[in-house]
Amino acid sequence: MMETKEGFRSGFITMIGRPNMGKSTLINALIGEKMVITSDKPQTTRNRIHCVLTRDDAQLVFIDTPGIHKPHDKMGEYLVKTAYESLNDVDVVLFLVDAKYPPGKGDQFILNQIQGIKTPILLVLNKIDLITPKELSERIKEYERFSGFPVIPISALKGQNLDTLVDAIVEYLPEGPMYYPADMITDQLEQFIVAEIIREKVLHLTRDEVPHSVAVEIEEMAERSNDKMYIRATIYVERNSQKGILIGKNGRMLKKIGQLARKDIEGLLAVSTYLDLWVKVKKDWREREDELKRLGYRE
Ligand SMILES: Nc1nc2c(ncn2[C@@H]2O[C@H](COP(=O)(O)OP(=O)(O)OP(=O)(O)O)[C@@H](O)[C@H]2O)c(=O)[nH]1
Repeated sequence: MMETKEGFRSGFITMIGRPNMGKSTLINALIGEKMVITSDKPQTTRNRIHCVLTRDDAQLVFIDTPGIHKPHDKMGEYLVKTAYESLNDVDVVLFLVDAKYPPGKGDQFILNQIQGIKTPILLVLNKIDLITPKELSERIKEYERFSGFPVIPISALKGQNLDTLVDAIVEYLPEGPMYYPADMITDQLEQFIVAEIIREKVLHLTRDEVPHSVAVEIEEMAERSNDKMYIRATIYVERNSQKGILIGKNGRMLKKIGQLARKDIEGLLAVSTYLDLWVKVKKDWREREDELKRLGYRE
């Protein structure tokens, strides 16, 4: 049952911005637990994840959208479409930009796309830890002039000024019920998070040859005797050469991926885990509608 308290505010918030602006880092910082996968390679975020932040006076439900960019393939088109569609259904939009740089073409592209949107938009100037106070005051003015939106400077990585950001968001939220239990931080299935952890390790450990062609599917996840979790997962790549890279010499790369992923998974599930990883080639899966659907990238 949803609870409603006098004066309580609640709503949905989504973030937009060029890839790598720090959306996932910000969500993690707000929620205080590692639930969204981050990496230094663009377009890590594929699925929409609700993360929930509950205070005494408000509940904020964050939807993590894929980065807005120019699509290169079917997968890309889907990502962009999802990103813009979500803006009409939320209460507040956060437009993330990088404080290191003045407004650029990419930001202008996004600004053009969101012209018709009625949802209140806050411009979040992220990564302020990388610039001086003097540069910061200059940036704030530049971005105010550029967008006309309220500008809120933060560092997602260092946790700077996050309270101010949350306060600003709450001001725009309507009165509403508690959508989720106060102790809940994500509505995603554990399986999905486990798959994302594995994918994150692949992204971290391999170089440019592999990242955009990787999908992870959890085939089986079950608690077996002696409090041990058994997880069997398949990593899909598009080419044989990529399979070779992922497996590595004498299986070393796959072993490394498994070791790192298992550590994080055990941290998440708090149970000792046996992780059984497989690599399979699925030619050009990103161009195939049926595969995108099956792997959860289409509704
Ligand atoms: N110095 C600094 N680095 C940051 C900050 N926020 C994020 N980063 C770094 O920027 C990179 C990208 O961060 P992500 O959170 O993965 O970015 P994202 O916007 O979710 O990326 P996509 O999934 O591509 O949309 C990572 O290397 C982060 O550590 C910040 O406040 N300061």
